Amino acid sequence: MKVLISDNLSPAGVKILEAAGLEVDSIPGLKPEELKKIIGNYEGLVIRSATKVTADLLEAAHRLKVVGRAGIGLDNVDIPAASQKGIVVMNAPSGNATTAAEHAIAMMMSLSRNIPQATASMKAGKWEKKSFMGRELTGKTLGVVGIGRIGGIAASRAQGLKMKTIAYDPHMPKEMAEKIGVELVDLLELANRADYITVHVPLTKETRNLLSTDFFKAMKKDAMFIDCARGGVCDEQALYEALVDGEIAGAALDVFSSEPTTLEGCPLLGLKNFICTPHLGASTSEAQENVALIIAEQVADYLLRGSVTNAVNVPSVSADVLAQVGPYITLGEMLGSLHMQMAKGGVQTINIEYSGQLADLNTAPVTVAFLKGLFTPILQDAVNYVNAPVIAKDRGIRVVESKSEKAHDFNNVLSAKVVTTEGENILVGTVFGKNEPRLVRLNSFRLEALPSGPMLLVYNKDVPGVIGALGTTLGTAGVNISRMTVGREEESNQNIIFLSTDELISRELLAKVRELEHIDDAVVLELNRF
Ligand SMILES: NC(=O)c1ccc[n+]([C@@H]2O[C@H](COP(=O)([O-])OP(=O)(O)OC[C@H]3O[C@@H](n4cnc5c(N)ncnc54)[C@H](O)[C@@H]3O)[C@@H](O)[C@H]2O)c1
Ligand SMILES: O=C(O)CC[C@@H](O)C(=O)O
Repeated sequence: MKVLISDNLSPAGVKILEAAGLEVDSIPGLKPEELKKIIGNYEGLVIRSATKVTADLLEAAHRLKVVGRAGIGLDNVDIPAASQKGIVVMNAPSGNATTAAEHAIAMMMSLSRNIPQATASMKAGKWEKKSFMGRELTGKTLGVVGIGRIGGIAASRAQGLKMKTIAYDPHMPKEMAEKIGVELVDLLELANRADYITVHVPLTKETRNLLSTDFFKAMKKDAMFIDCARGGVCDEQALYEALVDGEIAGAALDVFSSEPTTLEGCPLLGLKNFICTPHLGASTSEAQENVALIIAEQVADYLLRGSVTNAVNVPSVSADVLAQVGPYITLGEMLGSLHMQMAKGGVQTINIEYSGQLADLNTAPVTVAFLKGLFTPILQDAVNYVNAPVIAKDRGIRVVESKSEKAHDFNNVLSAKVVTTEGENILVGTVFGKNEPRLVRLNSFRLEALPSGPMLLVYNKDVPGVIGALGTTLGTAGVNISRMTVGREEESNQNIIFLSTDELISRELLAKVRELEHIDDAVVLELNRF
């Protein structure tokens, strides 16, 4: 079998693939049309971030069985298109965490002591001792936005430098943060208190432009901002204005909303108090060797033995089990994702009950799929069908499964009660026919909905005119509604409405919907398409 490596991969990975008996071609830097011409010859494709695995490329990939990403980010892979063609997509989410955290610390030190600016000045023949007065890190406060794997390592390194550490991460339980010596605070408090702020969240619909004008205005005037996570999390225009207006003292970015970028595309590059690197967060020989080894072993294992590790689109179960519980895996993932997008607070306990015919099946993969669905909206590519239970455990989440033969109104029922720091949420689903997942109960609302694609969930009073007002508001903004399901709670005169929309509703439009009469709340959802 043949594997194509189309980006720069550490030679350690090539050796593993060859030693496993695979034929390897390493051709980094191919143009999309060149890649399309040859992709049909390969069973495996190993990439980093440069190769774009589009639906168009996959059309020509007749023999392709697996795409392996050496690293975390899968923004360059069309995962639904790969799933449709039965191509497994896998990544290596933990291999470069230490290196990425060290990069954030390097940025913090460089900013503090003006190292890039002083280097440039000396190379230009100057000796400007007075211009580059720095400041110590000892005793200062580092604010970490997103205290996951990389944020946690960055915090521990900062503690080693005698800094205080605080963090904002609404999905991380307080006790977990306290265990690593980090105080959890809200975003505005973090902005108010921190002398340095480092960002380690993935790009999601919640984190896009999370750090914008209000945040920078709330920062101390002598504070510095560092983002080595994902382009788009920080609003670059707002950061530019904050640096020019003196709202903050300095900033460092490793990641940009459009990459590669230049001064023309990103005016930040022209500012003296701004330093940057071209997405080098994972670029150490150690991290590249780590991710290359991990992905090479995973790809070889799958091609030669059929075993799946760290796959984001295929559960790690045998074909027999998959044939039996496949539709429930889809249902479980859908319910998990729905919970995380609609409920507030850190998850503490999950009780999953399987009833009816479902109780006789091997439901362990369905629970894993629920957890993967739960974490994907907040962790994106860092969660997969293998590590989802480990992430739950690491976050102190109790997962309890139970089975019961009686399923009342349906042949099979998956019922999940999720307890969070702010309340609880009950989601009940079933599968109609062979493969038609449905949400049939959401807390006290009974309904029959297919949560799929971009959606709007509305909580409203059950009075005339609400649906008309909603339709007009969305229609005026050019948003088409393709499907609508209403759930009713008669005693309280409350409704919920699930609207499927052709595109994801913007924050501005969501705000307008929330202001409509008789609407109590509204939430934008983004689910896998079924
Ligand atoms: N610059 C680079 O080269 C480079 C290298 C590796 C990773 N990364 C990126 O770094 C980011 C973090 O990676 P990781 O491995 O630490 O991920 P992780 O999944 O371990 O941690 C992410 C954390 O962000 C938190 N989070 C999610 N939504 C949030 C929100 N709205 N507000 C606050 N916190 C939120 C999660 O709860 C989680 O704790 C990812 O985007 C990853 O792709 C960049
Ligand atoms: O340089 C790379 O491979 C990107 C690193 C990082 O952003 C990742 O997604 O793992």
